[in-house]
Amino acid sequence: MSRPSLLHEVRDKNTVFSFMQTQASPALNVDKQILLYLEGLSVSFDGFKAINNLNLYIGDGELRCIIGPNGAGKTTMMDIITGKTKPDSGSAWFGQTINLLEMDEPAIAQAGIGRKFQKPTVFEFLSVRDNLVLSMPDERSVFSLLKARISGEQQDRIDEVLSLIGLVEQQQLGAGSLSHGQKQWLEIGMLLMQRPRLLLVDEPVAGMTHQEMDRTAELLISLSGQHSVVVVEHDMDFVRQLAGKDRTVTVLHQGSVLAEGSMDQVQNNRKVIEVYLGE
Ligand SMILES: Nc1ncnc2c1ncn2[C@@H]1O[C@H](COP(=O)(O)OP(=O)(O)OP(=O)(O)O)[C@@H](O)[C@H]1O
Repeated sequence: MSRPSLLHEVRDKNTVFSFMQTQASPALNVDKQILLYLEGLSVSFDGFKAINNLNLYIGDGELRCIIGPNGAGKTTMMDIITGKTKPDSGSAWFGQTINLLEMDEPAIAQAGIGRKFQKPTVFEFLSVRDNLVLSMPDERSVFSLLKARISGEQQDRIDEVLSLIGLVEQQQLGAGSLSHGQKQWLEIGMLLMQRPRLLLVDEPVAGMTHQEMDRTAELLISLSGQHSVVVVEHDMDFVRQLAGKDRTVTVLHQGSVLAEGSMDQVQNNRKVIEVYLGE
């Protein structure tokens, strides 16, 4: 940057310095119907290959289940997609134009990748609705956001998300009073407020009742189409429910894809039975 323009920036108190602005990523391009490309990814921790030449493609609007034994690299893979961990080699693209490996975590979230961790982290002392208000894409502070007027369009989006996550009747309740399953749905709702194109969901049904599991499967299936959803899960009944007959299930083992196919195909795959299902 030339000196006069930097000086101009310094003089103007409202300026956000150009070197502090986040770089806008290019527009998402899914002309080839693929939303996520992971190719030849490897990462080692102290010489141990947690991810080893991993290739994975997620279709636009697809719901994909990822299974695999403990230590297979599922969390590390999510960490790479979201920018928490940088791989030693390989590439990770969001659509055809967005290179995830050149971006930091906030930029990746802003580009449209939302991640739901296993443990729900809702604001327990706020109402369900206010949790969604706070999750609107907005740079204002927590309290100014709660006091601010919310546009009709934003209200509509909150109502739409409340209905998707099945918490319309609970919207004025404190989030702390929700059941474990309801908290998980609220957190998914909080992610949806950002309108992510890709949702990464880590073990969503751990600790849920059967009824809550069924409802969660319905919710995640209803989100696919508009969003791509990648679910990492150990509970095979739940994976079977999500995958149905036609969706693809990916089995990770020692940092690479061991098998990929319908639930029936992977369940009957000899290598999968040996390393995972036969445990
Ligand atoms: N930051 C790290 N430093 C050192 N080793 C790590 C780190 N992160 C992961 N690992 C190791 O990499 C391997 C893959 O771990 P990862 O958590 O990705 O597996 P996972 O498939 O998610 O397992 P689980 O189903 O138990 O959650 C494990 O052996 C783990 O101990």
